Amino acid sequence: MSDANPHPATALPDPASALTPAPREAIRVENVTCAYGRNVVLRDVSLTVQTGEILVILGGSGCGKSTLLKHIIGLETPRSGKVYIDGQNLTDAQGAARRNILAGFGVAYQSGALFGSMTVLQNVMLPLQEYTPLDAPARELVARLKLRQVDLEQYADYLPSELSGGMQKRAAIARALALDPGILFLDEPSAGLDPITSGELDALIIRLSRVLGLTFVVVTHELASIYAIADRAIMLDKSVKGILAQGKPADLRDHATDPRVTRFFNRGAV
Ligand SMILES: Nc1ncnc2c1ncn2[C@@H]1O[C@H](COP(=O)(O)OP(=O)(O)OP(=O)(O)O)[C@@H](O)[C@H]1O
Repeated sequence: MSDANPHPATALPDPASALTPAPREAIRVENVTCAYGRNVVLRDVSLTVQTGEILVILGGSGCGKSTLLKHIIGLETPRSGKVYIDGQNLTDAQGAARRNILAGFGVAYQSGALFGSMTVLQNVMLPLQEYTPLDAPARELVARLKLRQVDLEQYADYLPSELSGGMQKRAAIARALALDPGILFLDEPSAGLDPITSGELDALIIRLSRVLGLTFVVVTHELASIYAIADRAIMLDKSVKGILAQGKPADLRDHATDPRVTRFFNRGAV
């Protein structure tokens, strides 16, 4: 008698793969065209981001990095194409369904965009007030936890102007984390930071990704950050109005055939 498993489909799963959930698609951008009036900035762009991945979007000035980000997070509507967040169609969602999808991700903008008249703690409590039924003590508890995750618990009662640039970025990340999102979008997190502070921010991004399993989409052109944090990089280009190259930064540096790509990854010039 053969000892082959007669029901291969019901074979026990490999213990290792049973412990590690298969990656899912956190974001799907499907044939998205971005335009302002008659100015088409990006044409027919498609990409996916897996859960837990850190994706960096880079490219020269004016190539459409911020534009792509704004279209992915629903601040702008694609001229054509669709954006899916965690399998849900954000582009066509309305009302409560749209609100629900928006609550599934956090965004920290380049400037930090904290409210200057509110303390750091009050800033982090704001999304909880807007999106959850939690009462004030519960909101404060959650906000303090988020501040601890970015090592700012000692600074809860400070005003944003009393913090250094790097601390303001971390506070903005704490606020973006308030609703326990699965995805964080960061627009130029290292802008205006010195290399050491920028490195600390990279370490925080990596820690949040590994510890919380967060998915990150980061717009940056800081080469050191790209090498430090990116699982994958997507390079946009103005002349192709789309993606010029994508892959692991080291692979793009060593194996890209397009001189614009190798130039960027070797010297940081675009
Ligand atoms: N709100 C807007 N209205 C009209 N045109 C816009 C708007 N925002 C961006 N653009 C145009 O879209 C193009 C891409 O701009 P975008 O800011 O997305 O580029 P970027 O790659 O993020 O640039 P940078 O690195 O300089 O920030 C530019 O030509 C810009 O002038």
